[in-house]
Amino acid sequence: MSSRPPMHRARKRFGQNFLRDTGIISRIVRAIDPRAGERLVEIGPGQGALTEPLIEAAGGALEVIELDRDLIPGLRVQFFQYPDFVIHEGDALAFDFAALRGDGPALRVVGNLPYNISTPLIVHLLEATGAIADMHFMLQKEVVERLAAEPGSTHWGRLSVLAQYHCRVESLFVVPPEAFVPQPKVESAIVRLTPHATLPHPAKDPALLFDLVREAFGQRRKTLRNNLKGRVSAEALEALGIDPTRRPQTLSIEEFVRIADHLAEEAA
Ligand SMILES: C[S@@+](CC[C@H](N)C(=O)[O-])C[C@H]1O[C@@H](n2cnc3c(N)ncnc32)[C@H](O)[C@@H]1O
Repeated sequence: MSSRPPMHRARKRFGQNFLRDTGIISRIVRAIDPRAGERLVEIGPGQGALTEPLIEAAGGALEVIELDRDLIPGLRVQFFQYPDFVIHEGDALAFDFAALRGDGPALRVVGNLPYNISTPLIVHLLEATGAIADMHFMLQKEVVERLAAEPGSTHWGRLSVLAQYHCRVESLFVVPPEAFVPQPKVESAIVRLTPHATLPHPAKDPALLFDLVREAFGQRRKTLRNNLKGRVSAEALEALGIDPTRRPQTLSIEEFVRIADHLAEEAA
């Protein structure tokens, strides 16, 4: 058994809502299903609520990334008996996941993420999907809905396109505020993101695609023709088989890629 960490006052600026519900913790660990020999990385271990069952299931090997330096001594004490427990003290937003993988097996990344930085952190991780086998995160339920949305739904937007371009996204289950101390104001949910082995709709120029998607969703109430004015003409959209009077949230990833590939060909 590990020792208890010292008392710590939760810090809002680090998005600290610590998991306390042991039933929810077990459910998350079962969903992740860690195995010995895997390369498991936890973002934001905090006071070790997930760390402890994860490290046991993973056969003692776990790497964690924690920004709050006041939590580091507690983690060192709590997990001192595991020689393969590694603490990276720093900001996950600036962390080089591809370098961490190196030549080893792809990383399994998990975490009850700080909600104040969850979207930029996911975008950062999506840029490193080549190094990642899968990701399991606790997020605000609303962010999970955006990640897992389908075209045509109210939640379908830039984050959905970005995530689903790179990954299969599964919304697993909802977690109520009572599972945490302090309690967040909103419901949370667990999501699994599994990078595609082969991209279903590879774009000729992915940077151009994501620029185009950002512009297309500039104003959700406006039509594609209006949002993409100056970028692609209504005639070109029609020639690509896409009605320029459609709203951006009705377009599938394949349709966004069709427009982006047309622009890439024009620019070549
Ligand atoms: C929501 S708490 C989760 C803590 C713990 N895993 C749990 O479930 O109880 C988020 C954790 O991420 C840490 N954190 C916040 N910003 C971070 C960042 N940019 N990089 C790494 N860790 C961060 C916080 O200090 C905190 O430990």
